[in-house]
Amino acid sequence: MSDILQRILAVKADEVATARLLRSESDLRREAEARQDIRGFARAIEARIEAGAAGVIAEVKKASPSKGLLREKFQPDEIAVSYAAHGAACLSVLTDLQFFQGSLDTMRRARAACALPVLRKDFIVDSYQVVEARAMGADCILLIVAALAPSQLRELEALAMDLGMDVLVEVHDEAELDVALGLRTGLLGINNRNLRTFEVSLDTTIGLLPRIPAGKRVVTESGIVGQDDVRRMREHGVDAFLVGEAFMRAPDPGAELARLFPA
Ligand SMILES: O=C(O)c1ccccc1NCC(=O)[C@H](O)[C@H](O)COP(=O)(O)O
Repeated sequence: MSDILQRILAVKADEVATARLLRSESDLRREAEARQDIRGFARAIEARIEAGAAGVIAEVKKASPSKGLLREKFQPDEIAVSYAAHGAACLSVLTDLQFFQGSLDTMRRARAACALPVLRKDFIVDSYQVVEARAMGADCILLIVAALAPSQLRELEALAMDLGMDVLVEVHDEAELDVALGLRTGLLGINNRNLRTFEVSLDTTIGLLPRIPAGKRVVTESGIVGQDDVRRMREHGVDAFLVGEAFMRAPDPGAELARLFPA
């Protein structure tokens, strides 16, 4: 496991312990189960692809460990509206505070401003965060294979699905892919960023493609910055993308989405 991931996961364990003192998981679960507003995340991606477009998960991310501050004027609601107007299938919202300057309120504001399904992008290590995600409106959660044991992955996936959410499982290499293929979710994220060196290579996605069975939707994550990257991925049959930095650095994030993914 990478150093940055270890540091983030240690913070997450502390955060969950503190959150449990403020509000019990059973209380949160009642709120999560009372919500009737789930938006189909995987379905929205498939709908865009069936229409001949790319399925773009557009990220709302103020800062990152690898790049620092990405966007000074950061208005999650305006960004969400712009993404929705320019053809995003879904949103991904960083809810981590310490490393990405995000929050659950950022997610709430982005979701309330549009009709797109939303991924809670965080480092999930505990059932508390899964229940919290749905209670705060998330339609999908991220599970990172490098962060969890296989039994935890199965338990957290089952909990998310019980609550009506989709699950994006994220891998970086063949060993992680083998674990991910044991899960039920059809959404398979391949992260092109090496968390040890922060180096990004689209060859990570391309190298794993021959090992992906039918029925899994590959989402290529990180390092998509130009039309050439999009073209290269689509030539390899990858139609779903998770993009953050390239959009966050643009004056109008949605207009940049439309430029990278012309209709
Ligand atoms: O973005 C980082 O620096 C980072 C560092 C450590 C763990 C995760 C990190 N990013 C999370 C992501 O997966 C990306 O935000 C997402 O794939 C979008 O990537 P990009 O288009 O390169 O911003």
